[in-house]
Amino acid sequence: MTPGARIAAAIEILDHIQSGQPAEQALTRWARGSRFAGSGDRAAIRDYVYDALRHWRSDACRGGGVTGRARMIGRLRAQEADLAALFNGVGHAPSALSDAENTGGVPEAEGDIWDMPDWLIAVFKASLGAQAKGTALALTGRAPVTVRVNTTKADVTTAQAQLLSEGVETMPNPRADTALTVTAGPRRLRNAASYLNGLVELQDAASQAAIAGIDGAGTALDFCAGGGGKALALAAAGWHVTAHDTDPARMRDLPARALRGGHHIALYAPDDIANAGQFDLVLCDAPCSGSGTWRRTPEAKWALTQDRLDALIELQAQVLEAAISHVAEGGRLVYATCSLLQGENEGQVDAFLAAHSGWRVTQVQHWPVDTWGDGFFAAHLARN
Ligand SMILES: C[S@@+](CC[C@H](N)C(=O)[O-])C[C@H]1O[C@@H](n2cnc3c(N)ncnc32)[C@H](O)[C@@H]1O
Repeated sequence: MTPGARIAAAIEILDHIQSGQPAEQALTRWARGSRFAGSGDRAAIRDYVYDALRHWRSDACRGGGVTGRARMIGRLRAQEADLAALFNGVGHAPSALSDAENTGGVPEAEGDIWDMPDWLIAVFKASLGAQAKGTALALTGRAPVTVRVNTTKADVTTAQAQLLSEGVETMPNPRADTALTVTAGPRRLRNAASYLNGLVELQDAASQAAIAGIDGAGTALDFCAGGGGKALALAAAGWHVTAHDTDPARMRDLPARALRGGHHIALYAPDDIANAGQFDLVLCDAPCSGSGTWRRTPEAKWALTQDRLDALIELQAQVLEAAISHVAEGGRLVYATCSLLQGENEGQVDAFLAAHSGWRVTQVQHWPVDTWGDGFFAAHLARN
């Protein structure tokens, strides 16, 4: 596809998203109906669409409207691309810009500049103080691709060399000893032997750091295991891991991932968890706004409402309440979220402590949204 044809495709997909279709569905439908597009075309179009979702408000200002065409004009204007060369009507390229489109606008309102729903700005300011604006702007960038080296299989240097031999270039990530940031060839990763044989797993560096911050070893219950990223990291760190999720379907990939990694992880369904007993460590990687990961899931930023946030905070409290009965005498409860919001993090911990007099906080850590990783929060709680 020509550069202009790729832009025309992104415009079409953004129009579907604007009319309410989820981004992944819009991308998949477009790809199914466009067999002529190669993998490079699809990747470039996906990048345009996700960059536009991250800049949903500011691009609309720069492009002078909310259509896919206006958003792409705004996107390319932000990138200082040669609009006249791309919008020329030749072949499948979009038609030339009108006079009004040639003028465009600039983001002026705070929500337009921050690329954030208006209601959320106050929540961000209350949660992040002087870091609020910088964090909002950081969330408009692309997230790094990071792998966790399974050090039960090989050390980090060996893994890095093997990845390189398979066309995946990496550099050490200072956030965690096991983390490598992919600097070239990320699309080769899924078919690389080092990934298929469990030497590396895709996992953000902050998640790795949160697991590395849990010292010791023993029995662990990953109470909100989902796809099992944290469960696998705990197992690789020497914990004997049991995984549970209220939605067992979310754990469907976990047995295959554990097999690849050479770990044994027991799975518990919700109706069975009462029989699981107690553990030295219970990890609650709770359902949350995901605000620390909005570079990867920008639609979630626009979909969050105050009501949904309140409901999540209520759910987190319920999850903690259900999890504590599984903490053994002298054991630890680690509450974690990939959120940046105070109400989901310290606010939740404070509410827990107010309701449970026998507990204390032994450790609290925040990880920022930056070039090394996503935003993340972890609090360690112990019985008095
Ligand atoms: C942040 S995700 C977990 C991600 C996972 N730990 C990982 O590292 O890949 C939160 C998970 O909590 C689960 N969940 C929601 N409500 C729950 C509850 N009441 N009890 C246990 N798990 C719950 C969700 O199904 C979801 O899979």
